[in-house]
Amino acid sequence: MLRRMSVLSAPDLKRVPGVLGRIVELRAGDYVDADPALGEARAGERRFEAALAAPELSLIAEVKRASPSEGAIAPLDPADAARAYAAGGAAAISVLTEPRYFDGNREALLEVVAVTDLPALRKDFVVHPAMLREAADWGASAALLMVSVLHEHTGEYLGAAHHLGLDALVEVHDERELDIALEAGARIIGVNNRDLTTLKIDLSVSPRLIRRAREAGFTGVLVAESGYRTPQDIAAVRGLADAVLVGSSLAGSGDLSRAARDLMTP
Ligand SMILES: O=P(O)(O)OC[C@@H](O)[C@@H](O)c1c[nH]c2ccccc12
Repeated sequence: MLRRMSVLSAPDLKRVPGVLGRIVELRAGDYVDADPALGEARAGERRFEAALAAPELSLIAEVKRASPSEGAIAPLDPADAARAYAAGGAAAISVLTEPRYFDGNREALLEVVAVTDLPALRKDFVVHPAMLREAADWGASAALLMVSVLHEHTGEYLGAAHHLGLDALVEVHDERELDIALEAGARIIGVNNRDLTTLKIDLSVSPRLIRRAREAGFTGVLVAESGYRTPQDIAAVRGLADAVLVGSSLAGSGDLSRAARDLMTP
């Protein structure tokens, strides 16, 4: 089925505050002339979802060279980083493709997909359907969808991701966003401990929202995201989350494989 999609309008994007708003505005500018047609439906393998469904806590390790909160983190080679994360026991690899604040790009994702069999997540600020089509074309198994950016359009973007055979990590940071993700029919929900408008980390956010999602009857995959530096930090979501998403503390460690293993060892 050939499907076209609506593009987020300027008023939608204006509702995003702080640094996040600035990034989203720049990303929308990059894709303003892109074709919103999704094209033919593709069969999804749900590899990302399956990789996180193991009974033990899974690690999604992130290729992250820079961020707005930390500036330059490490000049990682994406292929080397992905190989090291795989050797360190990661279940999936997250790759930043946002160029200005995260020093990411398309090549980083392509290289990761080329060197490892682990499913890859395109980590970017999705504001246009063409970004999802790219994610699928570049070999990603999943894309990030942020409720703080997509608001009531979350369900439509989720449908577009599934149409393209992609899994979607639907990211939330508070109760209201969680309710939107649940309502939209998300199968994988990520709880970000970082408030992207202030960039502050609060590790109590994930346990709180993960419990709430389970109480609401959510049976899908739950991911705790951001700010995890020690095995003690991880202990707070063991038995609650299905996976943790970790970037900076691994990327800046110097020995990515060992850091991944050490972090996940109780
Ligand atoms: O580097 P950290 O604190 O381990 O966080 C990783 C990941 O959760 C973070 O990069 C992230 C979570 N949600 C995002 C949305 C956009 C960009 C980045 C992110």
